[in-house]
Amino acid sequence: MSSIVGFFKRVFTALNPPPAQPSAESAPIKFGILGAAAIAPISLITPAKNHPEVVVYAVAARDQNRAAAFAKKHGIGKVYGGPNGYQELLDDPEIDAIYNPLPNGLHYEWTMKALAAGKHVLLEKPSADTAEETRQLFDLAEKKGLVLLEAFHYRFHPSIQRVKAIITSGELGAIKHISTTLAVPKGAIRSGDIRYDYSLGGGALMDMGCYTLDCIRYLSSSNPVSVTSASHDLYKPASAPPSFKPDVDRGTTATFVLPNDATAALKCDLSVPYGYGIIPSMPQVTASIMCEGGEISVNNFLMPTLYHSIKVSKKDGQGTKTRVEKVYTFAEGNMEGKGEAWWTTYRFQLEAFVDKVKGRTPQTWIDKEDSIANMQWIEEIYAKTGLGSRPKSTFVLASEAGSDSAAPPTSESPA
Ligand SMILES: NC(=O)C1=CN([C@@H]2O[C@H](COP(=O)(O)OP(=O)(O)OC[C@H]3O[C@@H](n4cnc5c(N)ncnc54)[C@H](OP(=O)(O)O)[C@@H]3O)[C@@H](O)[C@H]2O)C=CC1
Ligand SMILES: O=C1OC[C@@H](O)[C@H](O)[C@H]1O
Repeated sequence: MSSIVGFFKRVFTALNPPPAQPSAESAPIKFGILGAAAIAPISLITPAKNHPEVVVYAVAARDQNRAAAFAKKHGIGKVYGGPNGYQELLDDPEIDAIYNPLPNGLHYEWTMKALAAGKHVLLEKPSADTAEETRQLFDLAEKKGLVLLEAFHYRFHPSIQRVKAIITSGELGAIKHISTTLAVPKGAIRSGDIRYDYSLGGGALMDMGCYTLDCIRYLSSSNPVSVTSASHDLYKPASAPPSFKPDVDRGTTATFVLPNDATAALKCDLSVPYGYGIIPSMPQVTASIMCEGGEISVNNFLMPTLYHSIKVSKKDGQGTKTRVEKVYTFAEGNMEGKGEAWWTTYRFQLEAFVDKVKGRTPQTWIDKEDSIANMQWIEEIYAKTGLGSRPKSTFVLASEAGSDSAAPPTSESPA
């Protein structure tokens, strides 16, 4: 019973966090959001209400009315709209940091522009379409002394850090195999979504697979040695015309060799078909770590504030002993760090981002080489499946080319 009450309390407070009093000692970091994206309220706007050093100051959308409606709904004071709205927001001298939740294929262009405008950037995952672009982003951030963070929010939560701590403690011995899955049933993602658009950096591996890969790399504290196999199912909408040419993965699986003869496997799917054509599957958000002396099964590593479980099965002389841990705060996991049980992964992430911008040491961080490596291995998997990397951006930053340039904007993309 207490766990049901705890669930409702956590979810209610996460959605309605106690408003923070603005800090008297530290000026707020003023954020501007590029695009009226679906994820922005949960990932930034709500967590920001509870952070004493954050103000969501402005939003830009390609359409003025859409931008205004989003700003009104979320109490954002400043609105930029129309074909130049994104750039006008970047040019606003009041803004310190940009949240970039644009489609993956636009991450590179608009993060380069944001950094060029002197703003720190909280960048949605995956960083870009290619590892080379990711390197360029972090190089520019470094050159300009700005903070750039790829928003792998789950890594900031104490639950996944506790899993890693169990592994690195050696309690279960060396890792033998890690397997991660992130899959949602058909219908969870509507047709026409950016995730199904190759030109916008779509695909299951880019969207959900980037987490499953990142989780393998994070928990093993290593990069794969090689991709041993990879396969995909192509996305095809139910109403596709005969001329439709599938070009994005609806689902991808891959296996790897890790250092020290360990192995790994990932599975991601944006639209798991119904069983027997009628039974929707449950969302799968799991990680399992098999070690020499036992196993850890993690349920819901991605949104652990809702609920999660960390089942640890340890072999001993008599058999196997099992315990289940739930770790909503760092204190519960015997770790150091700020936060409340209702803090979402995004609230923990925002704490770290602000600490970094303010020159403090964040509880955890994801650095340049980490983000580049994740993108590199996404490309390796795509190469193995035969689909190939998502298209490299055509944008070139002014300082490299004389003036900012890109392919001519379409009616659908901002100028
Ligand atoms: N951290 C997390 O938990 C999550 C992260 N994400 C990531 O966030 C990003 C956005 O995802 P999500 O919020 O679901 O996506 P949405 O489609 O809701 O938002 C994307 C935004 O991009 C803008 N945009 C600019 N150009 C285009 C274009 N040509 N086509 C479509 N949209 C365009 C739109 O802004 P405008 O308002 O100007 O029209 C739109 O609001 C992705 O990178 C995704 O991987 C997504 C979900 C969860
Ligand atoms: O980042 C994300 O997290 C949750 C998923 O359902 C979503 O597709 C993805 O973009």
